[in-house]
Amino acid sequence: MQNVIEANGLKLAYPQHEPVIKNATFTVKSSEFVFITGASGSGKSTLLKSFYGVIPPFGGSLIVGGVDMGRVRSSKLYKLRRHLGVVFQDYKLIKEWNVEKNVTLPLMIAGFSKDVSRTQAKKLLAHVKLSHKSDRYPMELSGGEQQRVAMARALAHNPFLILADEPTGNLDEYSSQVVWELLERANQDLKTTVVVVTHRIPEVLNIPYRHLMIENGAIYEIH
Ligand SMILES: Nc1ncnc2c1ncn2[C@@H]1O[C@H](COP(=O)(O)OP(=O)(O)OP(=O)(O)O)[C@@H](O)[C@H]1O
Repeated sequence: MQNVIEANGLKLAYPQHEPVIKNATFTVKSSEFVFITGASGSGKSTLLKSFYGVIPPFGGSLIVGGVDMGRVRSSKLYKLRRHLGVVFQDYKLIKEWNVEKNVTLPLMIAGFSKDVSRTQAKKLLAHVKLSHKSDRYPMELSGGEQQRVAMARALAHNPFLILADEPTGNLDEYSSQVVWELLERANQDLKTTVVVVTHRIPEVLNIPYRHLMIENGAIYEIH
């Protein structure tokens, strides 16, 4: 199985601060579903951000989808990001755009034609059961509905890797379950690699997964 993420002695730090991740060595293989847990402030979000190139390695090496994140040029990083799906706790929808545009535009940016993008966006909005709200703006939706739009946006271009930062942190039980089911289905049906950082692994998960934990700047395999 191919490695989707390869970290070797990875160190991550914010300028003028002690490293948050001091020495992380691990791999994530294609089609795996991986949870990364750790205490508040342990570096979960920092580590996830390094996977999509917001925080470059301060030491060691990090390779994501074959791209060396320590040496990557912005054009190549931009290209890599077009093949990732990223989900945040606070949804990060564009509030000036309606639901359909929030899902369609990233597809167009990823290089799909307008027609293909609109068809795919409609299909994904039906998949997350929000076709009837495609004209609404994010502020007119509940938190759970906004996260389902964010999931449609993250899944629509069939990314090889989904990165989720506490994706159900703000959601009730029903919406959380929908989000976990969507991530499970992407992983099981499409063989998409999924990496989720969270305080707590959900009890509702029905698939095998790996559990990594950050402690004192290092990363440990729990199972
Ligand atoms: N922009 C920044 N500049 C300096 N330090 C930062 C910055 N962002 C985060 N940190 C620090 O890095 C450490 C790790 O933060 P991070 O957000 O990765 O932790 P986390 O495990 O995701 O926490 P939580 O579970 O509370 O969200 C914390 O000590 C935090 O204060």
